[in-house]
Amino acid sequence: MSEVGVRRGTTNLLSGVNWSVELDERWVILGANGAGKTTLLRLAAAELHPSTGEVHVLGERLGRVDVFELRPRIGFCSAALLARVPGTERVLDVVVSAGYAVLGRWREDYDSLDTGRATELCKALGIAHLTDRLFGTLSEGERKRALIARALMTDPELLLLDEPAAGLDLGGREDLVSRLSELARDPDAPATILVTHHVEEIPPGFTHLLLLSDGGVVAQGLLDDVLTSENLSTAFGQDLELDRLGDRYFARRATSD
Ligand SMILES: Nc1ncnc2c1ncn2[C@@H]1O[C@H](COP(=O)(O)OP(=O)(O)OP(=O)(O)O)[C@@H](O)[C@H]1O
Repeated sequence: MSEVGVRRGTTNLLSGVNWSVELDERWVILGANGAGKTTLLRLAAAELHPSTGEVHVLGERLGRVDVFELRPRIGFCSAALLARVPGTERVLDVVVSAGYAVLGRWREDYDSLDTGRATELCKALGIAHLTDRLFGTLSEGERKRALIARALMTDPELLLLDEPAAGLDLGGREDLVSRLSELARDPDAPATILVTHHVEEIPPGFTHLLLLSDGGVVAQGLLDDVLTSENLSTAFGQDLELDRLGDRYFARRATSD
């Protein structure tokens, strides 16, 4: 992204964003509510065009590429997609149908190669025992993992995850964090961008961080360099303290004593 801005009416959702992601990088985007995280991710998903500046995704410039050819190369997992999956569909069908870019049309005869790949992905995400269940009967955490398996089904070059741990309980969050950590450390995994609200949800193995505030970049670069109390305090507009325990992070409001 080069000098990217997104404007709606008189509001700047994003402005002056310069950012690039390499194929072997795993990025976390952090920022307060309304900072512009989802807007940034939708640009990367080729769902939105910038009002100003240039966005290149997988070597193609938005505005000059047929987005319908570009989107199958991108795995996108968001609450909006979750809401669109019919609860009456079998979990394996939800995953396997990604290869056909359909939702709610499961009557195709999937070939056994596709079914095999979907089964492998469900295994990797810890939902192999749920493949015959109806999507609507899964817990929130299981649904999230099924959607990540679906996003990986087409072997995308770019994986975008918008707040995958939102709404999960502690066990569900920890399980998801460790699955995403395994994915991050897999050299064959696609370039990955994860939006989250909480530093506790950063999976070990993620390499870079972009901090957003009010539609602008506060700081970006290697996770270890950028994730500091000072940068977090600037991004969230309050005095925050950051701790690191092993390869996990924790943040809280700074106390005076
Ligand atoms: N069509 C629109 N017109 C005006 N403002 C908009 C429009 N769409 C989004 N916004 C505003 O742009 C800002 C950024 O939205 P965005 O969803 O990208 O934030 P976010 O960082 O993902 O927030 P959250 O953490 O709450 O999900 C918000 O203040 C939102 O209200």
